[in-house]
Amino acid sequence: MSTSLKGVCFWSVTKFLTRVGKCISEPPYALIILNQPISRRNNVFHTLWENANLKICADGGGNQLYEAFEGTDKQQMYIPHYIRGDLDSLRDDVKDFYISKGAEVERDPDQNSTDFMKCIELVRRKERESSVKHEIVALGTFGGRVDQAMSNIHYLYKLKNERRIYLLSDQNMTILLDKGKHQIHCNQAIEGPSCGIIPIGIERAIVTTTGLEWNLTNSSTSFGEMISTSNHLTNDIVMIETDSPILWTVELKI
Ligand SMILES: Nc1ncnc2c1ncn2[C@@H]1O[C@H](COP(=O)(O)OP(=O)(O)OP(=O)(O)O)[C@@H](O)[C@H]1O
Ligand SMILES: Cc1ncc(C[n+]2csc(CCO)c2C)c(N)n1
Repeated sequence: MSTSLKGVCFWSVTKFLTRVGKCISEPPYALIILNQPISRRNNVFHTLWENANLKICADGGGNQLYEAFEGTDKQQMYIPHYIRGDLDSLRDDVKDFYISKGAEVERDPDQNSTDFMKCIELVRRKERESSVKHEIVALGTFGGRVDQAMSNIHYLYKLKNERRIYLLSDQNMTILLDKGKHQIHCNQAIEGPSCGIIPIGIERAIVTTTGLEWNLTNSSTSFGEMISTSNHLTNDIVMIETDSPILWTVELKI
């Protein structure tokens, strides 16, 4: 599943933000827009949108897309392939607008899964039809509600053996690094300086890093003991070795 060579997993969290045109050497990705405001400052939205193979709004994410470009020509440009969820948040006028422009709106009333998960299930379904495997970039993953933010992180763990999921928020990209060795290519023009290694969802991790201002060397990290936040990138290549899954989160200058 991972891009790996000799047991090292290679990552670039900003590859989505810097792509020019279709990049056939990279796996295709599905863009899932969650129910959080799409920043007007976020000038990478167009790049993310243009290069996504599949564009899906999670329920109220449809309202966010609509409102972000309301009153502009761009509203007509950004029509998702699907809006999916229990549809308790999607406005009727927004639903009608996107249906009239060709989007498919799917209601799934299940109250044991979030709208984000319902969208991931849709990606799985589309893959069964096309046999194309997607990475997932989720937009609007942190902000406002802590339960929702934790739920979004939970899916990184739930799907860690299935596919790569990148959680993008206004000022951060967050990924899950599974146990093992990771080489993270950082583009310091748009990434950093702040970053963090968060041992969430596990008892503790033993971590060794290079490329950071405060490197860890066989350091034990756990909540209540030590977690590495407000760390800084010092190199375009960050190496992280961990014996348990951890979150890597890095600030974006976008
Ligand atoms: N404040 C938030 N922070 C992070 N993610 C969010 C937030 N609000 C919504 N989301 C994400 O957007 C998706 C769609 O949001 P929406 O509000 O439509 O969801 P929902 O599942 O109906 O939520 P709920 O019923 O808990 O209010 C959610 O599944 C979640 O992944
Ligand atoms: C143990 C447990 N906790 C919370 C919910 C509620 N819930 C989880 S996802 C979801 C859908 C949101 O659109 C709702 C209502 C549940 N079902 N089971």
